[in-house]
Amino acid sequence: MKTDDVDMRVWKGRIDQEPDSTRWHQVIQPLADDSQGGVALIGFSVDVGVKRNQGRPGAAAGPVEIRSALANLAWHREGPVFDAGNVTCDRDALDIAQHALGARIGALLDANHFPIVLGGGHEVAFGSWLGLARHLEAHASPPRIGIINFDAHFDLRDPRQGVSSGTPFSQIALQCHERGWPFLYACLGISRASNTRILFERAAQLDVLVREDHEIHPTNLDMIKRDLDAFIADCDHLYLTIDLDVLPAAEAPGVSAPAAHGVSLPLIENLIRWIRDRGKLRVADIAELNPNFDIDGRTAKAAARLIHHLTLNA
Ligand SMILES: N=CN[C@@H](CCC(=O)O)C(=O)O
Ligand SMILES: [Mn+2]
Ligand SMILES: [Mn+2]
Repeated sequence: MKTDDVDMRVWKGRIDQEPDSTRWHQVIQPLADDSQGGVALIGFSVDVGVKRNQGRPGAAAGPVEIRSALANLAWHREGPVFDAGNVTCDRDALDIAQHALGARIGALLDANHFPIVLGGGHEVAFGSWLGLARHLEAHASPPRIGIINFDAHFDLRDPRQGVSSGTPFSQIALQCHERGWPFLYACLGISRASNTRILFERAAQLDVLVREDHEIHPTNLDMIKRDLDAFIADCDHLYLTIDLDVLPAAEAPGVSAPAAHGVSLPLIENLIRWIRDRGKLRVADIAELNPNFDIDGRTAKAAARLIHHLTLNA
């Protein structure tokens, strides 16, 4: 593992000669040790987990494409935003990269930042959670961390078969078990056709809040929010993770496993804004952008737009 120096060259875009016409690339700054608390973007340029999970490699190039798509978006928020660089992976040393990400996120949280991780394969999730755990473990009582995952997949595969992009949430469940912490997991957008029976059984054993792709539509968003409200009430802190393959393939072709059904961007956006406004969100990540399969930057644009919504008011 190594942490690259921050490369600000990607932050470029249109410059309008009018007042109030600022874009992200004109506001973002490289993170410094003395930066005041703000949104901190950190890349996880890793797809070792996707390769191990028999997926299509390419997500290691995700962070630069998300930054590039975000650069030209209009700036509508108050407060600073920082680029905290990238975590990369030396050859196959995924565990080291995940722990390095955890250390970086823990330090960002300690310094009062809101870290948003740009993946990378969904193996990013174990690193994101480790970071929040590291930040909270000093507290006397076991922290109640709620994980909300928008994903077509549970990613609850058995890690004893090998750690990959398909195992982060079972790794977290094991960590919680070892620490005596509750494992509180909501997985929204699940495709029944893309998850085997054992994964549904494991989710049931772990008492996961599951909503399938076809269950999330405009007429029942209020019901989903009521379910989430009960879930969130039981948590002190939230970790939000968005696997872009939750979106329909037409909206997000640039992923390892495109979704035939999926949940549309307006619905995901609506729920993300609502989750953001609950006031418990500590860390977020966006996983699985694979630029090799993107079409006209569609998936990168969707990722950037989700970050844009996530950070309004943050
Ligand atoms: N993070 C990805 N997880 C999925 C991938 C499915 C696929 O490649 O078809 C999983 O393991 O189920
Ligand atoms: Mn997925
Ligand atoms: Mn996933």
